Amino acid sequence: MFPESANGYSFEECSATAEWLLSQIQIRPLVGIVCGSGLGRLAEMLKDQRTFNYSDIPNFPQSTVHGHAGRLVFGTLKGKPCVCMQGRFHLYEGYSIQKVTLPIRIFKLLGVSTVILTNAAGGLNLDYKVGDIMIIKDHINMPGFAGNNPLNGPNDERFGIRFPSMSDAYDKELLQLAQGVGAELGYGNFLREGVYCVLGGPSFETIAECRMMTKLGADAVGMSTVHEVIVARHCGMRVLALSLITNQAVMNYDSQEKANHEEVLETGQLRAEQLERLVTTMVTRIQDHNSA
Ligand SMILES: O=P(O)(O)O[C@H]1O[C@H](CO)[C@@H](O)[C@H]1O
Ligand SMILES: Nc1nc2[nH]cnc2c(=O)[nH]1
Repeated sequence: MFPESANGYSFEECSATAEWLLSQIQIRPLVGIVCGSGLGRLAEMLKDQRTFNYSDIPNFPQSTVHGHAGRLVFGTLKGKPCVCMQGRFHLYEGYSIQKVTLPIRIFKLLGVSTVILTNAAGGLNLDYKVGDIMIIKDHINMPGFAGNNPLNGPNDERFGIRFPSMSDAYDKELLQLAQGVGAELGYGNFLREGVYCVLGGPSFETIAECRMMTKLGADAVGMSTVHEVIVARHCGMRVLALSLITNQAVMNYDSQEKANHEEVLETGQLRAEQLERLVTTMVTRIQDHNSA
């Protein structure tokens, strides 16, 4: 039904990739960061970098989307050891959902306890403006409704339990920290908190679909992040997720606007610096936890 949906990666395969990486580096990352479309500059903030092209990492998929460089970057942010995915994987690239989320399990096996995910998203909430940063407080998993969940298949208890809760997917302490840091940085008038709805893509949504998602309670829409959140929570890592609102979803039949990837990348560049500052300040303030 879905690409390779029965074929998850075994614990041993994930461990082999993690051990290969650990044998190449001195650093032991505590924070894992995923850069969304056009937000890859975040990785450049890391000091004492050690970078791997995805093509050189055993078992790793390749980035195929413009704005996702395809590099895994290790380094420190104000002394805190981090690993950063400069480019993520999406269902529409043709990867199975298990392959899309493989790096999150690798993060766990590298020793990461907190994951910060970023994405570019379309604004559904009519109060949102292009350039707003939305702290994700909850999600609606549309592919999950259709049975495409990254935890499908046999469950390996070494990662986590068969039926993990998702009512606590987004860590409240991290969310409050992000609000506090945002206020300190003077982001009050463009920092939001809301619900992210994931769709499979790659086509952008119709007007009727946008209206439907608004009625369901979604504030922003995208094609990523949620699968990664589910896998991160399954294996006990804490999650903070941020959406950069790169475009307004088209909600009106009179509108001449059309969603497009170029606009997504351009807005990414405009707000990249603020997003970087928010994430880097957060990282320096995060208290280490071994599990959620
Ligand atoms: O979610 P990220 O990876 O930021 O990318 C977003 O931007 C792309 C569309 O422009 C889609 O891939 C959507 O999910
Ligand atoms: N599905 C979807 N993904 C996006 N990523 C950035 N903008 C959008 C959007 O409008 N819709």
